[in-house]
This record gives sequence, C-alpha cells and structure tokens, in this order.
Amino acid sequence: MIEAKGISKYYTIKKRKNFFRSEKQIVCAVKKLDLSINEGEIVGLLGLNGAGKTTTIKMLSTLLNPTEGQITVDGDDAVKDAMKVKKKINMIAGGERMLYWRLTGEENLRYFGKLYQLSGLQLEKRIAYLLDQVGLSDSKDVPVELYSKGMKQRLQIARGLINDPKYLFLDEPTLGLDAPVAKQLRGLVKDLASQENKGILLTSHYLEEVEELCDRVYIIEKGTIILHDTPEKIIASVVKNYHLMIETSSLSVALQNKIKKELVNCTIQFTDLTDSTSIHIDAPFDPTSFFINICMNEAISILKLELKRPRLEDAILTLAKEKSA
Ligand SMILES: Nc1ncnc2c1ncn2[C@@H]1O[C@H](COP(=O)(O)OP(=O)(O)OP(=O)(O)O)[C@@H](O)[C@H]1O
Repeated sequence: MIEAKGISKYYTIKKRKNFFRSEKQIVCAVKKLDLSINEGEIVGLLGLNGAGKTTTIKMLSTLLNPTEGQITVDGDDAVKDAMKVKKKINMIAGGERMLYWRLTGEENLRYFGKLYQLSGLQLEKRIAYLLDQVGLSDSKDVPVELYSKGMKQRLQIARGLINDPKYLFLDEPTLGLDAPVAKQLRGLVKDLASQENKGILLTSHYLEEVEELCDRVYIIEKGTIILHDTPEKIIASVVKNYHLMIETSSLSVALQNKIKKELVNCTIQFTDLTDSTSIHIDAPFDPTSFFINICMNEAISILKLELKRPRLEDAILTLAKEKSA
C-alpha cells in the first residue's frame, strides 16, 4: 500500500519588489494531505488548476521530497528508502513527453529498461511481452517520430510498465487521444488493476473517465482534500438532482394528486396527452422504483422511461460554484 500521512510541500519563490530588489515568498502547494492507494485499486486525484495534483504526484513518485509528513510504499519510506521505492513505482504522463522520438519503439523500451538495471534475456523478454500487450510488435522497429498519437501513448504505457511496477501514477493518460483509442487505453488501465493487481493513481480532466475507472476519488483544493469517497457517494453527497421522464397510459387526476402528495421535495409536472400521460420529475433521489411500484399496483402501463442521473462532472461543477459563491 502507498500511504501518505500529513504531507505538505512549501515552495520558496523570489518575488520582484522593484527594479533592484526581490523578496522571498513561501507558496504552500500541498497542506497536511493524507492519501492511500491499495494494490489492485484505481484511485482518482481531482482538482482545479493549481490545486496541488502535480506536486502530490511528484512527492508520491519520489521526484520531490515533502517539506513535512511521511510517504511509505509497502512500509518503506519514500525519502529514506527512495531507491527501493523507485523500483516499485512508475509514472505515465499523457501528451507526447518522456519518449525519445529518434529511437524506435523497441530502442526506447531497451533504454528505459537499462535505467532500471534490467539487461540481457530478462529485458528482451519483457520488451517483447510489453510490445505485444500494447499492440506495437509490428511497429517495434519504426522510429517513434513516425508513430501516431495513439501509438506513442501505447508506447508510454509499455515504458511505464518496463520495471513491472506494483504502483503506477497516470497523469492525464488519454490527453488528446481520439475516442476509440482512449477507450482502448481505459480498458488496458482497468486490466492492470483487476488482472495484474497494480495500484493506480489517476489524474484526468476527463471526469467521465474518472467516474468509469476509479474505485475512490480524492478532490483537492488549495493543497488540501475537500472530499474523499467513491464516485457514486461523491455525486450523491453533492448533487441532489435526478430527472425522470416517464410516459404512462392515462393517469387519473386522483392518482396524479396522490403521487404529488407522496413525492414531497420533488418538482412534478403532468401533461395529459391523447391516450397517455407524460410526467417530468426533478427529485433529490432516484424516483424510478417509486414509479414502477405505483404503475404495477395501479395496473398502469409504462410506455417510455428515461432517467438522467447526475454525473461526477455535475458534482464537480456544483462544488466549484459553491466555492466561488
Ligand atoms: N516549482 C514550483 N515553484 C513554485 N511554486 C510552484 C511550483 N510548482 C507548483 N507551484 C505552485 O504550487 C501550487 C500547486 O501547483 P501544482 O502544479 O501542484 O497544481 P496542479 O493541481 O497540478 O495544477 P494543474 O492542473 O494546473 O497542473 C500552484 O499555486 C503553483 O503555482
């Protein structure tokens, strides 16, 4: 397990006071943050620009030392035992960084493998396995500069897996990819957690991706965690708005009144059509089962039913609105 306890990061920056003088200023990027990532689990880290995500990932991946607090990876201290910890982790960033474009896909993997002290048959076998896993075996001898964006990103994944890390940090892994390629990569990420038991920390601005992949999500703002839960619970705690559209065989006025009376705190609109009734409901909970029960008890047929449930994106937008109000 990766565990961060009370980690903070302060940067010292020089701020120009006038033409001749500048003064030191302390910027707090991360403040007393607690976070954990278990094996086989995908954990999301979300926040607006400047919230402290990159700083947190850099500390967890041993690229930066925390100013205070402690990070352990399977019990090993990420600062004191950094070399031991580095062998267990790796990072995959989106975009087109972290690859040598003049080298072929295979040469890139060989280069990065050697940085992890892998060599000989063990390294060659690992390279062949990873190229096959990401579907690049046929393009292994092609220079990376000739790869498409999707191919480069698949090679990034193979690079990040070269040391067979137990824990992976994914920073915007599907940035700028076409929808089908991004979908394929999401499948690969899911398999890494569920089949290879890797613990994954994911940052992404694509909230649908976070909702689909993550078991738990941390939302940070100004370097501190403001929410931590499963995506479902975060949505339920922030957004209280389900919209149900249902069309049934004609409802009597008496039944419409009964429904209105039972559904307190909901906005309901009935529209009588020729042979049916259309109902629109805004509710702080999912009202589907309530309507299905009523229709079954009263022998009413359901002709159409459409539920618009709130998404993680709605929750983040609501949170951002609350903060700026
Ligand atoms: N090297 C640095 N020196 C000084 N201040 C920094 C440095 N790196 C980050 N900061 C500041 O720390 C805060 C957090 O930055 P960080 O890059 O961790 O946020 P982020 O959530 O990753 O943002 P983004 O989504 O824009 O990448 C910001 O106020 C930023 O200006």
